[in-house]
This record gives sequence, structure tokens and C-alpha cells, in this order.
Amino acid sequence: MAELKVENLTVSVDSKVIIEDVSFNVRSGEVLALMGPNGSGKTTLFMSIAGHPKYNIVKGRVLLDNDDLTTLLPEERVLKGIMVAFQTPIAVPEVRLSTLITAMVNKMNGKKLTDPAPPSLVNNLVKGVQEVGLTPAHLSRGVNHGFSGGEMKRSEVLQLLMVKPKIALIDEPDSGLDVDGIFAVGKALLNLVNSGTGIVLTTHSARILHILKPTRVLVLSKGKIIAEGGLELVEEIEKIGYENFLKVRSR
Ligand SMILES: Nc1ncnc2c1ncn2[C@@H]1O[C@H](COP(=O)(O)OP(=O)(O)OP(=O)(O)O)[C@@H](O)[C@H]1O
Repeated sequence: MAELKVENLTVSVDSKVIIEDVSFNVRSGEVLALMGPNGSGKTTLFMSIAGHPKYNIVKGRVLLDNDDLTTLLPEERVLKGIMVAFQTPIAVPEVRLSTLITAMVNKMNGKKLTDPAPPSLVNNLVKGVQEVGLTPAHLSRGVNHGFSGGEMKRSEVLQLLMVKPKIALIDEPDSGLDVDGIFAVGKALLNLVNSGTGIVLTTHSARILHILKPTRVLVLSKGKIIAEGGLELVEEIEKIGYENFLKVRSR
């Protein structure tokens, strides 16, 4: 059983405090939904947990299984078991998607990046591309090279399915996806959770949360957690919008 603990995290970017005193935890097999209006700090929180050098941790700690990761490099955090699926993934045209995934899985298993794909990965990839609604042809293309918005999202989820990290931080997995895509990605993420990964995800839509049924929902506003609860918070936000939700909470 893995557990990510974020303790009293305060984060600044270019000397501006974006995240203030945020604490939460998530365990294997749990889904935590991180909601909040545009610009509330969701991506900043993920990037600082992942160790991106642009994000300065002013205060607080990031722990995985009580192991303090706060000062580790991003790649060291990945090896410990924390993986991010990006809101806006970058394209790497010169590296095939299958090569990237093989290198990631090899690295996680203590092998050389350039070792051949183990037979189990080859089988999993065949199933995985179907599961997320991509085709085998996508595996032979450069990473996100010419991929549509929705295909990039599906590719991010495919990478998570193959690596099976202890904890996945997933930034808007449903943005740009058509209805069938949301269903496929939602089901794939549910399988990932059932295989033991703990998930924190951001979204601006309730649809994927109806599939994933989060254990807890956190609402971030101006870098602070202002509400914590269950799916009822998502329903309330859908009904009255963030502006009214925040007004009601600040009374
Ligand atoms: N270098 C910077 N200087 C000032 N403000 C910054 C800087 N970098 C980021 N910000 C601000 O930090 C805030 C949080 O951004 P972040 O991307 O974390 O929000 P978000 O909750 O993920 O938003 P969205 O839902 O739109 O994706 C935004 O208001 C952004 O403009």
C-alpha cells in the first residue's frame, strides 16, 4: 500500500506565491479529484509535487510512504513511483511512442533504457492501445507528433497504464476528448486504480468523475483548499458554478 502525503505545501513561481499551505494525502487504489476554477493552482500543485525546477517550494513537504521527496530531482521522484500525465503534453517527433514507453518501463524495472521491450509489455501495449482508443500505428509515430488533442490525452493515459506508477497525478485527462474518449479513458483509469495505483486528477467536467467515482474531492481557490468532501461538491459546482460556490463557502 503506497501513500502520497503533501504537507503544508507553499509554492512560488517567479517570487509569486501560487499555492499556500496545501495538505492532502492519497493512497493506492484511491481517486482524489482536485477541482478549482481556471488559475486556482492545480497544475502548479502537480508540477511542484513532481519536482519541476520552475516551482519553488517555500514551505512544506512531499512524502511517499514517509520517504521525504521534497528535494529530489524529478526523475528520482518518477523512479520512486510518482508520475504526471500533463495537461499539455509536448511533442517529441524524433522518438517513437513505443520507444518512449519501452524506455520508461525498462527504467522503472532497473533495466537499460535501450533494452528490447519485454514480451509482457508487447502484449500489454496491444491491449492498451485498444483500451484507450488509439491504434497500433500511433505507437510507430513520434511522441505526440501530429496527434490530435484527444489522441495526446489517450497517449498520456496509455503511458500510465504501461508504467503503473504508485501514484499518478493526472492533469485534465478528459480535455479535448469526445464522449467515447471520456468513456474509454475513464474506464482505463478505473482499471489502473483497481490494479493499485492511487490517482489525483483535475478536471473541469463531472462526466469523467461519474465513471471514476472519486474517494474524495478537494476544491482549490487562489492556491488554497477551500472545501473537501465527496461527489456532492462536484454536483454543486456543476449546478451553481465556481463563483457562487466560492461565495457560499466564504460566508
Ligand atoms: N511566472 C508567473 N508569474 C505570475 N503568475 C504566474 C506565473 N506562473 C503561473 N502563474 C499563475 O499561477 C496561477 C495558477 O496557474 P495554474 O496553471 O496552476 O492553474 P490551474 O488551476 O491549473 O488552471 P487551469 O484550470 O486554467 O488549467 C495562474 O493564475 C497563473 O497565471
